[in-house]
Amino acid sequence: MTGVTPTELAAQLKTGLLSFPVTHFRADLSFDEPAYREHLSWLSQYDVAGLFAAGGTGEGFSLTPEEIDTVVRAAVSEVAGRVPVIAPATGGTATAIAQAQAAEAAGADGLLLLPPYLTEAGQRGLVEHVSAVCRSTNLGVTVYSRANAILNDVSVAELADRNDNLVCLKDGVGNIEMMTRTYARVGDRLTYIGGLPTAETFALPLLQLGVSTYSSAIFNFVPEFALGFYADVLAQDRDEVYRKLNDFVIPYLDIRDRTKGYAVSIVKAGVKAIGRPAGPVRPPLQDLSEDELTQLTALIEGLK
Ligand SMILES: O=C([O-])C(=O)C[C@H](O)[C@@H](O)C(=O)[O-]
Repeated sequence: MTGVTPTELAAQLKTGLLSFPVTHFRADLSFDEPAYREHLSWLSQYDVAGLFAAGGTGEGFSLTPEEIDTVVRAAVSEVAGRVPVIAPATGGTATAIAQAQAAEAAGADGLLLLPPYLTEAGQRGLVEHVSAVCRSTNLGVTVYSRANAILNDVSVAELADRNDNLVCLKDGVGNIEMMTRTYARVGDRLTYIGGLPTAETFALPLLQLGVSTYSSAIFNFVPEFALGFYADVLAQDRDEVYRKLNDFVIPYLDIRDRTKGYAVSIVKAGVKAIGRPAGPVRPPLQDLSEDELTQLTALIEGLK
């Protein structure tokens, strides 16, 4: 989408489900751009509000800055303006700023600021880090509160005051008190995105806390189910949501929770299960075992 303003981006992202595509690798773990583009082309028949390239599910943490640039450019070209493309930025402040500037040059419509690497940090330092990245770009920024970069309500409010282009908070924590405090303090100044692993699990309760959309990793391989689930959440159809949680999401979590990092690996297994393989995950992640893949395939078959 050419020339979308941060405010327009925030308004657009809350109109639907958010796609976080996997990143395709060949057997030698190099980026497989034709397969990635084919996946985006297949997903484009489904209605989503935005596409986050090389996010967590897209193994952005395992890509070099040059690879991220290639993935983002491929997404911008393949999506061709149908929905906004959001590019990732991570690492230390200087690295994240370089990625923000590369994202803008690549034609991305927004930025997903992921937690910096390794070190823990206090609220003051996090506010300065996020503000420095926001200042470095004209793009609308979504800050991902998770892991070593969890923002409290006071910090979110300060960030929103200081940075006009900070337009979305993606929550990867699921702390009810903190979300309540944040929405009470900041209200609709920001768009709130649910970003916990397998975000469907939390979608209905988070809706009450102001979180009107979420990033769906399972959209990669069961797009119709993911969109139907989202519609049930918006309609607050509790019976349907719990039926689908019991039939698919909770058994899926049982496989996902067997090994750390499977929240991403299981998505690559899912696309393999439906005959649209995206290749292996890169270390430090590991792929599901054959047995786990068989169980996942049976679960997906059960949706037909
Ligand atoms: O950056 C990412 O890919 C995430 O962590 C979001 C995921 O899509 C998560 O919400 C999920 O697993 O549904």
